[in-house]
Amino acid sequence: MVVLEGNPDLILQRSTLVSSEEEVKQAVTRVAQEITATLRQDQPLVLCVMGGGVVFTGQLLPQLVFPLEFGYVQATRYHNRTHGDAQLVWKMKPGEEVRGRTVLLLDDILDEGVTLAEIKAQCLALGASKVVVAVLVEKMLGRVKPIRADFVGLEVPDQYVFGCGMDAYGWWRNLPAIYAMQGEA
Ligand SMILES: O=P(O)(O)OC[C@H]1O[C@H](OP(=O)(O)OP(=O)(O)O)[C@H](O)[C@@H]1O
Ligand SMILES: Nc1nc2[nH]cnc2c(=O)[nH]1
Repeated sequence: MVVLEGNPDLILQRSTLVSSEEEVKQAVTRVAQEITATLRQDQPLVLCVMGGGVVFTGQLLPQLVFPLEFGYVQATRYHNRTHGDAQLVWKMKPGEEVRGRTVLLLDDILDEGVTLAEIKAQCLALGASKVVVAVLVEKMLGRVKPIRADFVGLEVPDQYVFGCGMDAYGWWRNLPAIYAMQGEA
């Protein structure tokens, strides 16, 4: 078996394109328009879910044409691997600043939904008045998830995807398009 983990060039060679840079750009612009139409009066607190959410957030924020405040949370359960642990590990929890606010969570991917469900629950437990979720991609699993996204850029197949903030064994978050790793679901 070929070990891809420490070999970013081989990872890319053995992957297939899922969404081009142009498709990603168009999806982000559409999501920005949808969010603007929905939240323009809310003065939301926008929280990027680091680290995967960083590219989506960077592309989206300048296209949101209403007043907002910005911060971030950080939690991981995949640890640069292709399957997640049951338990989420927090690196930066939401704080008191969410109380009474409309919170907009921005993340790269809604897969099984464990991560965003827990972050949303934390925000609500801290007194957020509303929590709205936007993701660059949602993975089509064909089963019920513990959370639904309010805004979705693109749907991706049930394969391990990377690029646009999403990693492949820690590599390639910087790619402007989205790829699927061969042989990894
Ligand atoms: O819907 P789920 O199955 O819970 O998976 C989605 C989460 O997985 C990734 O985070 P990861 O744990 O890889 O941390 P990262 O943001 O540092 O990449 C991604 O950024 C999402 O937050
Ligand atoms: N990079 C990446 N992170 C994920 N987190 C949950 N699913 C995925 C995935 O398919 N790719």
